[in-house]
Amino acid sequence: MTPLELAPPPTVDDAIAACRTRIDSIDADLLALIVQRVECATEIGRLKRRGGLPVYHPARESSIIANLCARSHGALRDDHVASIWGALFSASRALQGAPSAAFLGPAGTFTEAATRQFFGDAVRTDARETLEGVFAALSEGETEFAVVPIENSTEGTITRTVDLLAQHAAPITGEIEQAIVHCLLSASGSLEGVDCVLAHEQALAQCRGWLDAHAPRLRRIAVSSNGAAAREAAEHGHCAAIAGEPAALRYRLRIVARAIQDDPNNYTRFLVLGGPSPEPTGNDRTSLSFAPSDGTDELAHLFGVLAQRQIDVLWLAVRPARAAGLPYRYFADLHGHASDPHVRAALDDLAPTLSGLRVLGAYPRARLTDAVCRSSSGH
Ligand SMILES: C=C(O[C@@H]1C=C(C(=O)O)C=C[C@H]1O)C(=O)O
Repeated sequence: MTPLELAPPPTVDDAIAACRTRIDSIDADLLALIVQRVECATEIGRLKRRGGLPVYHPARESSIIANLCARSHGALRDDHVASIWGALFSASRALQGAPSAAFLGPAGTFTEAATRQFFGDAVRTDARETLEGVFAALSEGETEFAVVPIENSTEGTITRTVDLLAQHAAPITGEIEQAIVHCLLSASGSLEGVDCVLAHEQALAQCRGWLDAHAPRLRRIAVSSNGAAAREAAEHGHCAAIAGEPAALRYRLRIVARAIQDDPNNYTRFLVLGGPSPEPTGNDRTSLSFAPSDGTDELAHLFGVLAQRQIDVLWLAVRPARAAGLPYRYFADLHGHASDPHVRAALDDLAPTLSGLRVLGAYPRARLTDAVCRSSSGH
């Protein structure tokens, strides 16, 4: 082509293609900005939940739209600004509405099932490998809520959780009760070639009688969670695992035996930690901890006050206080909400005499899941 020959004018198709390339690049920039916006809104959602504030703030949305309409100087119609930002608000509200909850993972544990039961499937779950990790996630603000097991109907109190409750200032804001049906799982669906069974120590204890009777030759190995047991059994064919059906599905294991827990009415109570304090519902639980320096007198006074006000003790645990001069720290759940007048009055009576009294939370009592209600009324 000589210098005098002009390049042919771009075709309509070429011009559209060039504009589309530019739109693709602008969209990529917009997406990056929208992601940043959504991250800010998610942080606002966390703060709102901490402060007990509602997600939806219509006055703030109207003022954003009014500002943007004024800034667009007519380049965009007001109704278009409103509908574009309306879509952004709706996405950011939806993301703020889904709370995050840390639980003892990995996926497939009973704690995950309890978490989903309480928060619904939209919850953003955050699996941690240890109970310490779950508490740390909450105290470091990496999650809004945490769900931890507190007691099992066969094996009793989960003492590690109680000790962590004493160490962390995590407010208790809810409880969940769940039927626990343990299954023996293996990759092949049989125990051929299997020489050990992995499970959380609680599950090994809850299935002790069944294992003694039906699988005495299997070496019992405690691991951090039932989900971890199932995950490892999927990787090592010579290991079986005790876990629930969701873990079998999750790790593609087969069920060797179902409902192997020694007590058919086996259930676990879980605590929800974090978030604003719930209002009284008329059927609540208040959790306390205290460390009597004068054991007998202080305890006698506690039970005297509770008897006088007809307040039932729903749960009691005693742990080494791990503090000089204080042998034990006690944990007690009372029936009633800390702001119910009779519970308030009892706490006022107790505060001056019960050493180290702390209210760990006041929250609605759980209703047992259908599975437990069925089994406790029937088989
Ligand atoms: C992000 C917030 O929450 C909601 C979402 C808004 C947004 O996406 O800008 C604005 C108001 C609220 O309805 C907020 O309150 O600022």
